Amino acid sequence: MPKAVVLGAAGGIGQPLALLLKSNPLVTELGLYDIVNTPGVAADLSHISTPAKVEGYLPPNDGLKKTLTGADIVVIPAGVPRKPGMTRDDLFKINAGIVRDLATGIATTAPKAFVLVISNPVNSTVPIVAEVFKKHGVFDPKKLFGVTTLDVVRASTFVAEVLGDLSKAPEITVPVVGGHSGVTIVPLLSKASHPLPSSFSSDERDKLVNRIQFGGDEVVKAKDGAGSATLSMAYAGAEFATKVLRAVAGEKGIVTPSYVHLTADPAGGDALKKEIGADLEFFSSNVEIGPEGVSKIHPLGKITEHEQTLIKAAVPELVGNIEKGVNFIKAPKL
Ligand SMILES: NC(=O)c1ccc[n+]([C@@H]2O[C@H](COP(=O)([O-])OP(=O)(O)OC[C@H]3O[C@@H](n4cnc5c(N)ncnc54)[C@H](O)[C@@H]3O)[C@@H](O)[C@H]2O)c1
Ligand SMILES: O=C(O)C[C@H](O)C(=O)O
Repeated sequence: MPKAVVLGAAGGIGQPLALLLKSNPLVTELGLYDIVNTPGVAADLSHISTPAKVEGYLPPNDGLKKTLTGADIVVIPAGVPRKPGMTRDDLFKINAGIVRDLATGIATTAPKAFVLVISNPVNSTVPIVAEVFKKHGVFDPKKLFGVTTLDVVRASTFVAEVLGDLSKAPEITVPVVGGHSGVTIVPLLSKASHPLPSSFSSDERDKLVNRIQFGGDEVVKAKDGAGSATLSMAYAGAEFATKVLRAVAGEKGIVTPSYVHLTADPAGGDALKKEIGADLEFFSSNVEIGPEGVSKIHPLGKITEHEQTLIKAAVPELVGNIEKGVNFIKAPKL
């Protein structure tokens, strides 16, 4: 205990994420699953002198089931990444089915595991996992997380750049709320641990917000057809997984943004819905994580008028993204 599993473990995110999890002394078993190459990745990682026992499986001979047996935490970076000119929603066609099938495997083999969804479009793939779990009668909203940590990591880095001191990046925190795509990514700069320079103009602020919202595009463009963020995502995914592992180990007070089902903490979820003025099923906000999963959804608290405008712009897109994911399972088109 605990066993961590990566589904999509041979991919651009999966491999470095598996490496970081293998390096984490909190992990005692590491299960790797992909449709290609996992035996090689597992053999390679298994020579690293850390405690985790590593196994890699492919689909034949019940590979998914074998990987998931006994899993405590399952991270899903399986699926196709964007190419220049694509939105994350353009990935839905392929990734929705991949996530549905993997979620079915988790629901039947490791229904009590924490599930951390990286596959895009996160705003829709997380609802897909929830609906699959509901269908199997095993949905626990406290244990399902959309990983939005890369937005938080980017916000810390970009704010450190603005402050002219990258050495501050690790200690800077910026709550990033909403969802994980374009305008649904809402950085609450007024609540950052480190205030922006007083000389910062509203124009400069808008540029910074835009850079956080569209940071993914920067990487997609630079990779020029070879995919999207993988290394920074692996770092962010490992950061989030480590927080979950620490919470499971009994550490208190772990709070970080994540895209969750708002019934994970019904009172907190209702308060948040009032603040955003919309009856959304999912939203990313700061959540406190305990040994059983989400123990509290934090309200946004006092935010600026500008941040309220950003939230207003995020809501309609989130509504559509959530509905699309839910309907994919509840009302599939024949
Ligand atoms: N949440 C975020 O912040 C964030 C950040 C970066 C990327 N992503 C998303 O993560 C996903 C993966 O990105 P990547 O760059 O690693 O892509 P990749 O193509 O390099 O790797 C994806 C892996 O998934 C595997 N795969 C495909 N179908 C599978 C299935 N049915 N079962 C198991 N594995 C399967 C592939 O074989 C491949 O190894 C993409 O959807 C991307 O958009 C999300
Ligand atoms: O931009 C992407 O498509 C990948 C990821 O969601 C990111 O934010 O980097």
